[in-house]
Formats: sequence, structure tokens, C-alpha cells
Amino acid sequence: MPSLSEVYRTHPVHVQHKDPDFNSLQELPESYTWTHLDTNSNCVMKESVPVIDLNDPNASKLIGHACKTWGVYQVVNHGIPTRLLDEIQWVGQSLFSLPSHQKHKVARSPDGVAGYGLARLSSFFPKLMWYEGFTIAGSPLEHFHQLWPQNYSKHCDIVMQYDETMKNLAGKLMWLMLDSLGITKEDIKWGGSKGQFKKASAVLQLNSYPICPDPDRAMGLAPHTDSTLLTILYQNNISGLQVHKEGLGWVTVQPLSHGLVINVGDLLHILSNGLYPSVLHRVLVNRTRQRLSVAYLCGPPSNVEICPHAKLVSPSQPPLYRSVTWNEYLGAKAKHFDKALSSVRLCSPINELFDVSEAHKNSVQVG
Ligand SMILES: O=C(O)CCC(=O)C(=O)O
Ligand SMILES: [Fe+2]
Repeated sequence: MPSLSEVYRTHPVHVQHKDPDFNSLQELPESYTWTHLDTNSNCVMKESVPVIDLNDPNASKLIGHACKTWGVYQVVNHGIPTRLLDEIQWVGQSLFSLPSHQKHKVARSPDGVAGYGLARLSSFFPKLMWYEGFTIAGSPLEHFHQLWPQNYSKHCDIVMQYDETMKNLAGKLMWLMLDSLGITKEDIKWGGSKGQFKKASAVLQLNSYPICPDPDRAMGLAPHTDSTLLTILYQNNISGLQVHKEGLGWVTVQPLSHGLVINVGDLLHILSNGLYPSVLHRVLVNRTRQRLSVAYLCGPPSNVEICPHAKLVSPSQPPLYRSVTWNEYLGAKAKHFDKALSSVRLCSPINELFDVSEAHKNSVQVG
């Protein structure tokens, strides 16, 4: 089975590597200035992203509803020790506060997945983002050894522990999300005999949005959906993440102390036959505070075919997508970006609109 790093190697993304030292810039350079940027979120919000207590006996139903209506929710009482969440933020903080020349020692190469650099989606936008990131795929040992020759093991231990803990949570959330669609552990063979999703692959993405001199004209991370099954995001207490909801526009995801944001990714959208929308999201930046986040981007083993699940397909609900591996889908994303889902769609957009609303009605019965 190809590793995720091999997958990325076959789909290089060419991002021109500028060398911004964000802290030294007093003015927003032209290359970072986004025009027509609507930074106002829906201020008079009657609705906000659902918050779900994982200890609630109705958690699966609530999660199913959140996935169908928002494609995103926040969880509390998720069982991840707050100490570990603080520690992973500390790793991010230590990394991004290193001098620029240090960080560039571990710069991500165009065909690599791991390392320091701009957002991979930068190549699809004419302007740069007020953002720096560090991607971890597998062990961070080699890079951390370069960054902290004396002190790497503590940072490595935290990352490995975070990774393991997130894997377990991702498995738990995956079943809760599938359960409300009527899909059981027996229905997903690659989930393992006990359904622990041990074979799932994942990437850990540390994100930093430095203090910005002109936040109304800058973009932290441009609008995108994740190419995952699901993403588990830990954000520090600084707001900036926004999700797009039909009819409401951009809605800020209010940070909850030690809460986690769960995104439906494109592959879960496919698996659910369009019932769960993969959430469009973006990040805005801040004049006075640095924002940090940690995304656990979780997908299936890279060679497993993902397709609309048989239980969600019928003559009245035809499959909306053909089957794809994560490997193949990442290739489609690298080529088509926001058109990647359409590139694997079987039904025309008009039919899809009709079919999705039909599917939504039917799903109430399935769940
Ligand atoms: O920083 C955030 O809140 C979002 C990060 C994100 O969307 C990503 O890493 O894919
Ligand atoms: Fe994302």
C-alpha cells in the first residue's frame, strides 16, 4: 500500500516559496492583499455551529443532524486530556516562534508532504495567505532533530501521543457519524473486526496565523473543503475559523476552551452519498493575537475504494459519485481543487441537487 508521503510525491503541488518573516512586516505587502474580501461574518447570528457533548446518550443522533445540516460540529467531553491539548499547542508555539532561517531548514519540498511551508492550496489563489504551517506525516523525529538538536524528544513524544489519541477519537467519531446513517461496523470492512479504524491514515497539520497589520485585507486560509473523511481541529482561544452555511453565509466557529471542531471531509461526503456536506471553511486573521490550530486530517487507508455506501443507494437514490481511493482523490484535488468533487460525480449538478434533497428526506428514515 502506498504511504501518504508517496501519494503526495505523485501529486506535487508547486507553491512558489516566498520567505515571509511575518513579524518584521509593518504593512501588508501587495502579494498578501486580497481585494473584495468580505470579512464580516453573520454577526446577528441566530444559529451557530452545533456543540455536542460526547457523553450525551443522544450523541449519535445529534451528530447525524449536525453533519446533515452543517457538515461541522464541535465536541466537548471528548475524553482528550486538556494537558495533551495544551502540550500540542506548546509544540506549535515553540515551532512557529523559531527564527525564520531555522524553520526553513525543514521546509516542505514541492513533492513532499511533511515539513514547514505555505498552505498547499496556495497554488490555486493569486494572493498569498497570512499563514505558516508545519505538516507531520508519520514520525516527526528527523525534522524535530534538526529544529531542536538537544531537546527534540519531548516534542516528538507529545506529537506521537497526540496522534495516537486522535486516532482513537477519530474512530469513535466515525462510527457515531455513520451510525446515524444506518451504517454499522460490519458494513465497513476496512474498519477492522472490532471497528477501531486502526488502518486509517492521517496527517497532523500545525497552523499559525501571525499577528497581521491589516487583517481586513488579508486571508489566513482561503475557502476550501478538506479532502478527508473527517478532520479534528483544535484551535486556541482566538477566533478566525469560519464555516459557510447555505442561506447564512460565513459563520464564525466560536472557540470553546478545550473543545474540538469536527469537519465532514469530501470522502465522507462521497461515502454518505451526498447526505453529509463537506463543510466549506476559511480562516481570517487578527491584528493583535497570533492564532494557532492543530488539524488531524483523517482518511481511509490510501488504497481503499470509497464510494456511496450500498445502504444509501437505491433506484430512487442513485450513487452520486464513482468510487475513488484517497490516493486518487488527492490527485483530483491537486488538479481541480474546488472542482474535485464534481470531477468524480456521476450525476449532473441539476440531478444532484434534486437527488440530494430527496436523499435528505429519505435519510431521516434510515437514521
Ligand atoms: O486553522 C483552522 O482553524 C483551520 C485549518 C484548516 O482548515 C486545515 O488545516 O485544513
Ligand atoms: Fe481545512
